Amino acid sequence: MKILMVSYEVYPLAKVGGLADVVGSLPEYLVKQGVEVQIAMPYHQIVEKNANHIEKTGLTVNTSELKSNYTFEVYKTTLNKGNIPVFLLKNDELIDSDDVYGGSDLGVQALAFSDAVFQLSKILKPDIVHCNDWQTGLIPAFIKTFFGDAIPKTLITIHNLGYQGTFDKYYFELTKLPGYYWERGYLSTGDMLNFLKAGIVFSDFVSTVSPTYAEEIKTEEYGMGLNDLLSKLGDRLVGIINGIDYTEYNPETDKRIAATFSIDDLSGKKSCKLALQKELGLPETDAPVVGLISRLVDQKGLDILAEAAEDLLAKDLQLVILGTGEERYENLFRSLEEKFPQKVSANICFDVNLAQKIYAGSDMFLMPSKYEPCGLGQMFAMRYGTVPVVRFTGGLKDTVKEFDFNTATGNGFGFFDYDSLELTRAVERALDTYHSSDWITVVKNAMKTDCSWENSAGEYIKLYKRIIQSERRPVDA
Ligand SMILES: Nc1ncnc2c1ncn2[C@@H]1O[C@H](COP(=O)(O)OP(=O)(O)O[C@H]2O[C@H](CO)[C@@H](O)[C@H](O)[C@H]2O)[C@@H](O)[C@H]1O
Repeated sequence: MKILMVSYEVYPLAKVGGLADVVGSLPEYLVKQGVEVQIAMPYHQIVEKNANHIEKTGLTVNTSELKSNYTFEVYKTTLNKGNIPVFLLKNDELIDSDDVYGGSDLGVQALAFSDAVFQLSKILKPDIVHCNDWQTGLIPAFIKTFFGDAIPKTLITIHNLGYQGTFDKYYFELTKLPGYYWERGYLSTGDMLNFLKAGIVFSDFVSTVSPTYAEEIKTEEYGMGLNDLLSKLGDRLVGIINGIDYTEYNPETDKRIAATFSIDDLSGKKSCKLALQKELGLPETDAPVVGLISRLVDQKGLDILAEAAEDLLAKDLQLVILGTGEERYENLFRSLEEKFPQKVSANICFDVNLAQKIYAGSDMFLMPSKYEPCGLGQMFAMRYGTVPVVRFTGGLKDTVKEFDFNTATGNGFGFFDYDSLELTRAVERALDTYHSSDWITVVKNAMKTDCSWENSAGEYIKLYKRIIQSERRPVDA
């Protein structure tokens, strides 16, 4: 079985958020279970800094399904683990920024990249083209419309329905796709071209990154306008929980943290905490350190955290933030640090090494998300014995269970209603437990939670087999 996986982000070559982690780690586990995987991504400028080696393949592909012709040179690198080939599609005129999503015309860039991947798929001949997120949404439309006979099947994975890639109708008119697609609403919402909708309508199967989110997105509350379309997919919509790379993220061997530790000997975790407090200029006390690492956007529940902040900071705890994003949230955390310098460390930057130190050195990890397709932060945290405090939504609901001191079960704390008071109460329950003899049990339960890719890679393989065996899905909006 041969899979061509397509993504705008692949860790460690280019990372903005969790999409990179998934596409950078899942392939290795698929390969281990016998699948042949190739990856295609744009040749972002940042890739040059992060790749060990890049070679020319001598191949070029031209966009033949757009009215303008763009040429992409195909370069190749490999993901270290699993020796997985990554095809880098290079066009400096279109991919003209250091920032993954900073191109001067992201709409044309994504259209042309999608067409180029379509051309590449004719050469590579995979069984399935596995698309990820809106930037790849036009690929299934190109494949179904223009490929002809031996066409690969298609799967699109939705990592976040909040980003659909909507552009003026003008962008549709740049393609050679038939005009009736527009009339029938196959790839538009209102009068806008919607890349993700195109991906959903034209793919043979659709998946998302947790079973709970797969259910939630069929509702008006979470469906972001696509709930009816998603509901109609029936069993062609599947939720598979993400995993994390247990080799790279291993507290027993991690060289990025102050001291290694294990479930049987947690003394190194204490050293990690002290080193973190020292590095960030926080008092090196026993007060629980609460970490938050996130893109600073509405999705992440930062408005209820803002409401709860003063109440929380009246308690004996330290808050360590790492993130970048919307200015109002960056400023919120900067001003909290100014007001509570002994309690808050606001790190408004992108720093994967500091992230690692926070996952290892914190006692608790906060994710009060408004919605969360899967969430990886809580998984990294648990792997490093840091207890998650979350809103039970999407993948957070699937991975974190409230600690019950009667049965000594549960790996974290959480709340259901999106409400600052509920958030405060969940943190209070975590703090009470922190000061009790039960804490060590919660920490160990968190560390025992299996968030590895082994199971989920198996789920993807089952899905790939189903896709190959199934009838091609008729286009239906
Ligand atoms: N300032 C910073 N410095 C260093 N590292 C930072 C950082 N800010 C964030 N990160 C890292 O970025 C990743 C974030 O991943 P998440 O899955 O938690 O959220 P994201 O919303 O990006 O992903 C979307 O896609 C993923 C993958 O499917 C889903 O899990 C998720 O629910 C969905 O919203 C983590 O590895 C985190 O450590």
